[in-house]
Amino acid sequence: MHIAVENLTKRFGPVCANDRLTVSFAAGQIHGVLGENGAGKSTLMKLLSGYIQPDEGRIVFNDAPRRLRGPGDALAAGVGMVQQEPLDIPAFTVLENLLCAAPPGVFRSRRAAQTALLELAGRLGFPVDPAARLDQLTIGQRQQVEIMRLLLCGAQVLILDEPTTGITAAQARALFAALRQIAAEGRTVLFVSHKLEEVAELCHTVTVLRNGHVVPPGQLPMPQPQEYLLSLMFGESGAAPPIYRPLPAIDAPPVWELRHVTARSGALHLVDLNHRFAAGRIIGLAGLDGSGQQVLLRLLAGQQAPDHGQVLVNGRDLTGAGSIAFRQAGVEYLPADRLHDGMIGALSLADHFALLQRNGLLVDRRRAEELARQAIAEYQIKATPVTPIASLSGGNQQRAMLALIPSTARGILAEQPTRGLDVASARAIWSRLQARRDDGCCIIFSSPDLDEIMEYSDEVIVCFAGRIGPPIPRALLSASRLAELIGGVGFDALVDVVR
Ligand SMILES: Nc1ncnc2c1ncn2[C@@H]1O[C@H](COP(=O)(O)OP(=O)(O)OP(=O)(O)O)[C@@H](O)[C@H]1O
Repeated sequence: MHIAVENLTKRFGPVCANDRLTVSFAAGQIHGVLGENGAGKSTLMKLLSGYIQPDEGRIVFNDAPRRLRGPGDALAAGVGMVQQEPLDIPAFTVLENLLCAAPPGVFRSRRAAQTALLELAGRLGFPVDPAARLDQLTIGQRQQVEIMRLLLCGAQVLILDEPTTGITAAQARALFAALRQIAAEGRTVLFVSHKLEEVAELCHTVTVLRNGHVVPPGQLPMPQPQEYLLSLMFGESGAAPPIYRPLPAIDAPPVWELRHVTARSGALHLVDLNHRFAAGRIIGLAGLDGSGQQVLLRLLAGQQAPDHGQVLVNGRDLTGAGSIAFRQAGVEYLPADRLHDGMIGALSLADHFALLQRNGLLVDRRRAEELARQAIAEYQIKATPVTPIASLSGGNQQRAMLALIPSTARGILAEQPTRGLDVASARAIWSRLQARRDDGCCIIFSSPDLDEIMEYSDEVIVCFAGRIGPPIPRALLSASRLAELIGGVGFDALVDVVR
């Protein structure tokens, strides 16, 4: 199906998220949609899939203008959007979810649905068990189920918004192979990303959005030079790499100290951890998902008490004292899931500053708004003090979360600090974190992205199967050696060296 928009405009208050967009997407191809955080990509996709309605302009499917009143309308017209958080029922099985979501008449019987599902899964290379409960599947497997559900419900156009966030590299490869197959069968795929490499690998065309406009107007065939696409996404200056700053020498006691700490999380068992985390350092935790880095961060945030041993913060024993005591001692935690665990989506930045006030029951609203205004200017957040956090783009939410960290913080624990952010936003976040480091903070972060670990860490700690390696100065580590270590190659020898 050919899909196009003409002069499509969507405003949110003063923000024009899509400004008279005109672009079309041909059938049988994978179309990349690139743009920095806040460029307007998700807005366009929500308009095309009926989740929101335009203020002006029109949407055209196969040369016929369509008014979409909701996602059901869009799917009936042949357009389905794969949500980052699939809209499924976790307690139901894969097959039950398919049957619940299918419009009446799509499947003659349960058996017909199962046969269609298995046949499609075979074609796309997705291993699926129709009887598995959704809540027992990984995010990547749920995404596969969601794609198949949309296709079986008749989607001729499949929209994916940042689909590789949160899935493994193997699942991303399987996804790409399936998308190629879907396009080869004549369907249209819209692939939204801010990762250039993904678009270069997968897409036949690319449309770049910047500040709600298509730049240059219309689509570009792929491949295109990377530097050219970066300049389209960010303007001429946005893609400049960060300036390297030498480490300050800080003579201070460790921010955290673990003494003979033992802790459990599910099948993972961390035994006899003895580590000191110095002030004025950025320490990257590298490891395959679930290798112990999350448990270590929780221990250091006071969110999990050790089974044995002691956790000291700035020399004080806070073992088992709980996360509020850790915060009072200057420890801040930035969770990967900003909206579930970090901030309250319905509240604004000013509301968050109001919540942080510690003057008893009285809230100084004017002061909170003033602080929010300062933070917006200093952290270049695209929002007003009263914009709900949930409506900010990912990069702006992350900047807001950083802005809320008090200047008195001594240790910052950041879980995947640039998850879902484009290059320019990621660099902005890192320059802020580096400034905190230069002020004497200890920053410990986890990331599945080895390039990020290599680029920003002063020291790297490798986690492997619940074992936490010694800190390795970044300068002594190569990318290939790090990749080996996270797979366990040479890990024992590394641990033995420091014994
Ligand atoms: N519901 C909303 N209310 C208010 N503003 C919104 C809303 N949705 C989007 N915006 C604003 O519209 C602009 C475009 O946002 P959009 O989410 O489309 O960008 P994006 O390119 O998808 O960004 P990201 O890569 O971070 O997802 C941003 O400034 C955003 O803050």
